[in-house]
Amino acid sequence: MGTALVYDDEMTKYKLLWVDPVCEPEVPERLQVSHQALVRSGLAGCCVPVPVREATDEEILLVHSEEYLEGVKKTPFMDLEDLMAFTQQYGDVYFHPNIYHCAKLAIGATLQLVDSVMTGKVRNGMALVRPPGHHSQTSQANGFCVFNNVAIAAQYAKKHHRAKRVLIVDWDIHHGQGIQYCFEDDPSVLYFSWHRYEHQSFWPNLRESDFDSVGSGKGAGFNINVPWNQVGMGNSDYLAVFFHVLLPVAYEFGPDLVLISAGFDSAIGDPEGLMCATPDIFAHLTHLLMNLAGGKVCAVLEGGYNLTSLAQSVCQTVQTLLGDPPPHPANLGGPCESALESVHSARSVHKKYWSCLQHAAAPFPEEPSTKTCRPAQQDGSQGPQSNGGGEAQKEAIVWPEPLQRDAPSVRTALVLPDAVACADGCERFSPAEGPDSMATAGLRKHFLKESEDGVNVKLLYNITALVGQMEKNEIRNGLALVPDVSMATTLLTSTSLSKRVLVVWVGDGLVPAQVLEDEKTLVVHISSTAPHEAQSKYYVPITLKQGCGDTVGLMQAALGLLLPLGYQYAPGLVLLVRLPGCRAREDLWLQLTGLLQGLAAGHTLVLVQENETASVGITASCLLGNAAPSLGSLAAPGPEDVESFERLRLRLQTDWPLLQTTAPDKR
Ligand SMILES: COCC(O)(O)CCCCCNCCCN
Ligand SMILES: [Zn+2]
Repeated sequence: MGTALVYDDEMTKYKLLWVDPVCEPEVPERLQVSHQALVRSGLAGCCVPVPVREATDEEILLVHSEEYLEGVKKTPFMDLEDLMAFTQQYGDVYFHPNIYHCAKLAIGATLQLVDSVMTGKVRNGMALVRPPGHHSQTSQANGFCVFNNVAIAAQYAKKHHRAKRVLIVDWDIHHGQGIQYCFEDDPSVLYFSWHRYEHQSFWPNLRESDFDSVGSGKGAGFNINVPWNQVGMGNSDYLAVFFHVLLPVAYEFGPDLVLISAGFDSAIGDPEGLMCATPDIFAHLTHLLMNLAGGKVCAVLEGGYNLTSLAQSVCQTVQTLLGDPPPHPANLGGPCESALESVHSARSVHKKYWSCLQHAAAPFPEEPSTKTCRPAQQDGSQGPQSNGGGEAQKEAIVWPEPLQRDAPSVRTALVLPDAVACADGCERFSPAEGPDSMATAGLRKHFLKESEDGVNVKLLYNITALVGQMEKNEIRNGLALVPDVSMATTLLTSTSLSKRVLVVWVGDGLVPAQVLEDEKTLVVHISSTAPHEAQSKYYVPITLKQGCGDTVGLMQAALGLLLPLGYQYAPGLVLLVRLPGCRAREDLWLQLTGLLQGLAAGHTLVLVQENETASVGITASCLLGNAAPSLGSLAAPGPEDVESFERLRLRLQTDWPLLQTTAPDKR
């Protein structure tokens, strides 16, 4: 299924008609440069174009009041003086004779996107809209917003598409207080927002934007605020919040639709955000959400005022929604101390609502750290420091153009015993030339007992050739059914040309010593027993008391331990190995297969024992880019598992700082 792109240049036809420095950044060019970038890069041509429409009154009234709507309806007929007077009653927003029309199109575009995704016409999509929405409230416009596009979309999805649980991820750098107010007591909508806060000194300066606003009544726990109390936050800070706050809760919530309030003022270069995260981070944030809700993800543009990073970030987002391989994660360090405080605070206040956080460290009194985050500037220069007035330094902030993300001509190749049928959409891998005598001798000498017949030599040669083509980016990913996954793993790690190979070893069974000793591998071993004492930085045993059949434990271990390790390690190749007798549930296995494709530019090879032919079709489907089926809402992970995860985190986080969830001096 495809990716929808909803856009109409009619929404560029309103602008600020008077002098108001606050509203200056919200210009029509924001939409033009975003759409132009998608067209020029060829991404727009890969999307399914979906027309906009005007929202109906009924749809607007899902969130807004009659008197507010009646007031806005009058604005097309107002002269400049009346428009300015009308605007005066609201904050940080402006009206224009055509803004009501555009605001109805912005909602309509969003609802067209929701229809396309919820009816299965497309898998996911993006709506490029203005005016944005997340600040507007029942009876007022605010922060460049007239109607709350995303809040209306959530209500609409519940009403017209029987959505039971909607996740809203608001990565705009401002707090979408309008959305928070709308769903304050509603447990069917989980609202997550990070936002520049600086201890309430940043706009909109609301006490209720802090981490302790968790929702009220039945909605308690369903509002998650992560305040950024310093500027200069970077890629590691953003990923740490996804791994340790948003994703564990999102998977426990189990949404059937994900709406992204996709504001890109959280990207480097933005005059409002003053953050340092680079545009490619949005490829990873998008990817990490794409296996929720069976892949039903709708991204809706909110803010973003640096026309260069806005356009780049929009392209990174759409390219990921299209299924293109993600970029290699930039050199990720650990989150800065202030970010860790925010992560810790959010986890602490939510531990009583979400079982995945129940063992999160206890709340600590909020004494803000004074250390400033080191900026993620590429040249190591000081990042932008807000000097009180929120003014960035005068000289231009520069960052590298995001790297090309070339999709190999072959997406998924399968190495299968001849008797096993190839899954549709995939290619059975059988290189033209077989192993030459040298290769055969080598394989025989190291990997095969003399008795082995020729079939295995060819098969082993094929998987090394497949990995070779993956590492040359001629093939993106693959699945191999092999007689012995241990021997295959040993062979592949020893012949791989990658500098780093992540081996995800799932099931009870020893990891071959040669793999453990290979200095270019990181082995994450998920099993019911911790088989090896030799625990080094590069061998991470994750034990699940109930074994890999424990879907909750395995999922939470993947989110809070495996993914941070993988992103920090930044491998060139990922081997996902399913050991014989591994009882990981099929849908969980697909979640792993889907999520791990965010690493190594999607070069994932799944190794399965050859008698397990049942999983070939669904694993291949996931490798082809189809979203893993939703796990539904998750139950509580076993307390002893969470304790062992925490112990492991404490032991490893010095070597792997992306594992941290608490500021150093708070442990
Ligand atoms: C959904 O709207 C997108 C947005 O969140 O980016 C809007 C930001 C409004 C920023 C207003 N600045 C006021 C500064 C007052 N000293
Ligand atoms: Zn914003």
